[in-house]
Amino acid sequence: MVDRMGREKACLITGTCIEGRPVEILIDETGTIAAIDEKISGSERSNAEVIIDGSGTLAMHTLANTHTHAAMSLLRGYADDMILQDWLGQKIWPLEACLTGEDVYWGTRLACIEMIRSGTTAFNDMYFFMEEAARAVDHAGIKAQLCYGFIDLNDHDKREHEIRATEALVTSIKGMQNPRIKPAVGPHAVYTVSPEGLAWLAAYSASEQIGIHVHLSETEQEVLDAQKNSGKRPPAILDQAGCLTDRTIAAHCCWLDQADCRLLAERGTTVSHNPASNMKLSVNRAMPYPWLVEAGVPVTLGTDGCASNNNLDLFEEMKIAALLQKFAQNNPTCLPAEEALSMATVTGTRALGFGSGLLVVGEPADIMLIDRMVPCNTPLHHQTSNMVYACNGGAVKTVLCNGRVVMQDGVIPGEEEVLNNASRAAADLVRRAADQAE
Ligand SMILES: C[C@H]1O[C@@H](n2cnc3c(N)ncnc32)[C@H](O)[C@@H]1O
Ligand SMILES: [Zn+2]
Repeated sequence: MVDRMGREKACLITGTCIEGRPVEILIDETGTIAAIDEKISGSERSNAEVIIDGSGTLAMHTLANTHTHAAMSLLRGYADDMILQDWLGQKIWPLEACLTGEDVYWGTRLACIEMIRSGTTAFNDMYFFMEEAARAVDHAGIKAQLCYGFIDLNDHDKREHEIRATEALVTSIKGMQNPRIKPAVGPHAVYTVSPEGLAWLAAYSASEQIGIHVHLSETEQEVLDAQKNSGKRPPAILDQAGCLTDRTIAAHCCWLDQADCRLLAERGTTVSHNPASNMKLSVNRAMPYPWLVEAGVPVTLGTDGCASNNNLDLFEEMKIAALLQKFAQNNPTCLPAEEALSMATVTGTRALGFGSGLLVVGEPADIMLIDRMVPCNTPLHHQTSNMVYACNGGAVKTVLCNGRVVMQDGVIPGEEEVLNNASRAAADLVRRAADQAE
């Protein structure tokens, strides 16, 4: 199947700026950056059928969100101010038991709009009815690695069901042949997936050569329970099953010790730091960023779902990550702005396999144009500082994904329809769950 959008047109961005240098950016019809120059030559610019006026903007590579549950946008504000186990067990899982594929479609469309508005064009998603999420990402025009959240609770029949659901999603996404959408497997966590389930997921992901997306060592309880039940810490449980690989992205990782960090480094596993969710759910320990860096683990950024954040703005997440780490380490030099920005661009984009995360010739044109003429960019002593500490996603004006414009001057086509349908789906979902509870 051809990408729904069909053939793209060559495109020229004029009047923008990269790191203080006035530039024009030429994008070819495959969506690749063909040239970046102060002035693109006449013969080259005549190829461009679409001209985007970037005057008054700063051009940057877009951001990558390496851990979320996109359709949980429908649960935004549904259950706040609770501890993780109660939040999941009493509020989130009962509501999710009433989810439909249509809910996931509109919830994921809503999440994509929120991500595009705040400069994110690639994300790593774990949820249910993921064929519908894939359709939503296809329609939104951005990129994602999608997995089914595998939860077998040590039950043989549940495991068989989860295996079939995982295989069905992978087959369906492969059948779409859309280079913007990749399948992965999604063991929810060591406390929800049996060793047999983990081993099956490891073997299947190796044979399909696809990613593994997992929650890891989020709470102290998770570590204590793992040690009590199996005598092992959560990373060792994943490793024994074969789930720690260089295709693995492990979210949270708050309660890792130094040996855990070295194990992740040896296996080439990437970590997704989710500081807003961790603080909101009070997991009571900041991810040990200095140990991970020292061990050589790639660290990226994720928002987690909208029920624990409660938005998908990675600009905010960069700031929260930098602030949390400084505070936790009692060291203002920890996680400087440049590192926060690289986590959200270079390291995150690479971990998802969508390019180098750099705005350079030969790379996919995943570009955001940020408003220069706004208070958060005035003055602009150090652009990276403004991006991480002063701006939020509201400063993003225009977004391109693979050279295709997905938002121009703050306008996303079809947004109103998505907001209306998502509002309706969220209200219906809560009503169904209330009926069920009676
Ligand atoms: C894929 C599954 O993960 C759940 N989920 C959402 N946020 C978290 C979190 N912070 N920790 C563990 N599980 C979570 C979703 O609610 C869904 O049940
Ligand atoms: Zn999560």
